[in-house]
Amino acid sequence: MKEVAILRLGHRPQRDQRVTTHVGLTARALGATGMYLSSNDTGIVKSILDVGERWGGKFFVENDVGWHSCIRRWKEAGGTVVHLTMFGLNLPDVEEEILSRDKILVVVGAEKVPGEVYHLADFNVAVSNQPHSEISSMAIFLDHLMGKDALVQKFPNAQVRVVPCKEGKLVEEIKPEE
Ligand SMILES: C[S@@+](CC[C@H](N)C(=O)[O-])C[C@H]1O[C@@H](n2cnc3c(N)ncnc32)[C@H](O)[C@@H]1O
Repeated sequence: MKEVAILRLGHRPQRDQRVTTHVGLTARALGATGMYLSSNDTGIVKSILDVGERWGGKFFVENDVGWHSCIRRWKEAGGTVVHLTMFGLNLPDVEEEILSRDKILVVVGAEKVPGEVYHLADFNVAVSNQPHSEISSMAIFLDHLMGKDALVQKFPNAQVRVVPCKEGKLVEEIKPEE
């Protein structure tokens, strides 16, 4: 699978807790390796890492990251930076080129994204040129990028797992030696 991480810009601890938590949880579920948070909110880090502890995998959350240096370091390491914005090129028009890249940093905003991000990004990509949200745009983008692999990935060292059911709910505990 591709190496994909998320850079979450502009998180406001008083307003965006739920949305940012869902950005992280969605990214984890759809195959990203981790999330860089460009604000200081240890509560977000804890709640996402708690999910990982119970449901497995190695998703990381880095708190209070400088977005500028995060983007610079990613590019220096040979990665591609994709900024999701309704003002960008529409996904169907650029996805073929992006799909050829193996290491991608997906940048999503909250309120207004600094203008410099548009220049630093390798691609400014719209998931339709209509306004919606960071969770929906990131989810659709990751689905296009990862395909079905993301939906059937393994989450090692989980304490619990869902047993898929046609009806009802079943969650089973996993013994450590399994
Ligand atoms: C509530 S929107 C903020 C929109 C704001 N007007 C702006 O200037 O970016 C929060 C984030 O959702 C994402 N987003 C919203 N609609 C999008 C779209 N159609 N395509 C891609 N990303 C989108 C962007 O990452 C954006 O920063």
